[in-house]
Amino acid sequence: MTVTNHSWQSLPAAQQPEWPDQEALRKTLAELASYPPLVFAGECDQLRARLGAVARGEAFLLQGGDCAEAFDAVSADQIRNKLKTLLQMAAVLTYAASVPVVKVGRIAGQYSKPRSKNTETRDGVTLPVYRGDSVNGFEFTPESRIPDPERLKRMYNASASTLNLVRAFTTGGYADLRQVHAWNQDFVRNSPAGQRYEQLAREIDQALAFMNACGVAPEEFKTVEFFSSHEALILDYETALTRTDSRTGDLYDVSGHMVWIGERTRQLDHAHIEFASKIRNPIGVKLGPTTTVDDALTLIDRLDPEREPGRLTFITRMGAGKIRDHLPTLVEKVTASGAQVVWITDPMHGNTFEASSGHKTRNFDDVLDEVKGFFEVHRALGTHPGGIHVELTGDDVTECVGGGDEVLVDDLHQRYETACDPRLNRSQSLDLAFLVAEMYRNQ
Ligand SMILES: O=C[C@H](O)[C@H](O)COP(=O)(O)O
Ligand SMILES: C=C(OP(=O)(O)O)C(=O)O
Repeated sequence: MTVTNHSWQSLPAAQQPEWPDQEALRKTLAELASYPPLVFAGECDQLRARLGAVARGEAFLLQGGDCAEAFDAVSADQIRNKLKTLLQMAAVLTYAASVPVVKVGRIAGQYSKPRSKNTETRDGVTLPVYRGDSVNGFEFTPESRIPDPERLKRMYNASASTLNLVRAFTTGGYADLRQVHAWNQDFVRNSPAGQRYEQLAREIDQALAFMNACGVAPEEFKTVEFFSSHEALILDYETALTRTDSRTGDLYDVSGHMVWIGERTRQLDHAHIEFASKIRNPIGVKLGPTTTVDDALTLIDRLDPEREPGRLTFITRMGAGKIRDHLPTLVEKVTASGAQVVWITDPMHGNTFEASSGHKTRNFDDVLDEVKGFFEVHRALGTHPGGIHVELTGDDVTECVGGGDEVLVDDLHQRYETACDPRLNRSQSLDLAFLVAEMYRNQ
């Protein structure tokens, strides 16, 4: 049953598309509101419970995936590679840091992008900026850049087919922990991260063989609990996908298990926070370097009035040069307030720069340094570094510089495929997982 979550509509909403055909939009939203949910409310509750364990310091959150999913990239290979990378990272973290890992993809709904500018200029031609496949086309033509509500239905369908395959992989045997070697087959020979992973996979194998010999073969190894998440940016879409849970009468945004509010739309008295305050999904909020203690405490009052561990995740994205200065006071005051939020670090969004080649990129060393800063701050305060949030792909792209299998500025043009921000490739993602596992162990 669809129920209104419309209170946000009287408030300013940043970053919303200017749909030229309002009647077409109305029809599309009515149609979307009649579609089946993409996730079940009970699964959102399950994720909230898992995040509750993270908030209490008993588990670690791995959240990652594309900056912007694209309709023409919804293929078995692309989805499998991304999932495989996340599963490998989770295996590294679980085994090397001995911590349960909650796995959440930026997947099956991450089609909408907030932008710094409304327009883009190339060779003297200025057009509306690309806002994600849910809104307009990436192609730099006037026609393609017109917002088209039909795209919201394509987003729903692309999310549904992605989630379907993810569910098949995670429950149908592919994600069985006994497949740790198979996830590496196409990768191990020529990559330092792959070789390091293979060594760890052998150790996991031995541990499993030992448990088997002892007569313990837990069912849990056969399937993987994996959740979806995306930025709740286009509020008309998220509202059309908001439903009343028949079990409890509560509202859930059933477009994904977890949704987050971005740095550009987290104004306290604006529409996105109002929307998020009405739904029961676990909610993330990005916190950039300008976040004040008052902002953080008011966000908690608005989004987590019951102080429920797992309801609210603060995703800090300060930048490597700023995290050590800005994060301590926030964590200290929030902790002192008695709230039990999940703290995770997004080491990507504060570390973007334009390379001499003209590509928007990030340096692996900066990414790593922000994660290090995050761990240092939490260690000093005795609080829990709850997880990482990264933009990554399972493909061997060349979008971020650095890493063990080093990508140089001169390599960026080779496979620069992102529709928006630069992602870690598979080798860089695995490098990061090993380094984070080390930091966690030393914590
Ligand atoms: O992914 C995040 C934002 O959408 C992105 O950083 C904005 O990029 P822009 O500054 O090119 O608009
Ligand atoms: C837009 C994003 O990040 P932020 O809101 O932190 O800029 C994002 O994660 O896609």
